[in-house]
Order: sequence, then structure tokens, then C-alpha cells
Amino acid sequence: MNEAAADPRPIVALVAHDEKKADLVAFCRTHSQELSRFRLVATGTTGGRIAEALPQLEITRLKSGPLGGDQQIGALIAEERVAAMIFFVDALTPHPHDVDVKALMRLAILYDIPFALNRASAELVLKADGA
Ligand SMILES: O=C(CO)COP(=O)(O)O
Repeated sequence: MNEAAADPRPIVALVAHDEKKADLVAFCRTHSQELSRFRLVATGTTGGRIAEALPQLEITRLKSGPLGGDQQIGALIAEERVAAMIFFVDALTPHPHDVDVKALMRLAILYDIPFALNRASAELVLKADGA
């Protein structure tokens, strides 16, 4: 993440559980112009899916969520480098790394960053961030 210092754009973190990845890709397609004004950082698989579908969007991929990617985004939040987070949550499936997800949300709350857990909220967050 050394390139972060050279990129002055505020970070938007993008995450989606497996069953919601297609929805997040669709959201990113609809809002690709607005999103390109931010530095996009995503968990591994989510970032891969977005990059594959929308190669024009520059995106930094961290580790996969269950392998520490959620915690890496949490660390960026704790370093006060994240302007907003969009996390499409699958509310119907249990996840083995649920503690990581909870920790990530806790940091987003603690550091008072706007974060959206579904599409309707993501639309509002993106609008409110001046995109
Ligand atoms: O599991 C996730 C969020 O908790 C997302 O991680 P991936 O993008 O690697 O699937």
C-alpha cells in the first residue's frame, strides 16, 4: 500500500459477501464514473470480480476477507485513511469469519465513517460523498 501516499484521492473500501458480489459489480458498473473519483480498495475476491467486469476502474486488492482482508480494511480505517465503506452483506448465510466482519463494522462505527451495508444505503453514501 505504499502507493497510497502518492494518491491523494480519498479511499472508498468495497466488500461483498459471495452471494452479493454480482450485486456489487452491478452497483459499481452503474456508478463507475463517480467511483473513479476515489481510490478504490477491496477485499481480494470482491476486487477481482470488480476488476474483471470493469477493467477501467483502478482497484487495489487486499487479501480475501476470510484470510484477513476485512482486518486489513479495518486497519486502514483505524489509520483514518478510509472516507467511506460499501459492504454488501449477505444476511442469509453464516460466515466462518463473522468475528472479522463484526470487528470491521465496529471500527467503521468507532471512527465514524459512512458505511453502507446494502445497495439503497450505498446509493446515499456515494451521493453524500460528493461523487
Ligand atoms: O468475506 C468477505 C467479507 O467478509 C469478502 O472477502 P472476499 O472479497 O475475498 O470474498
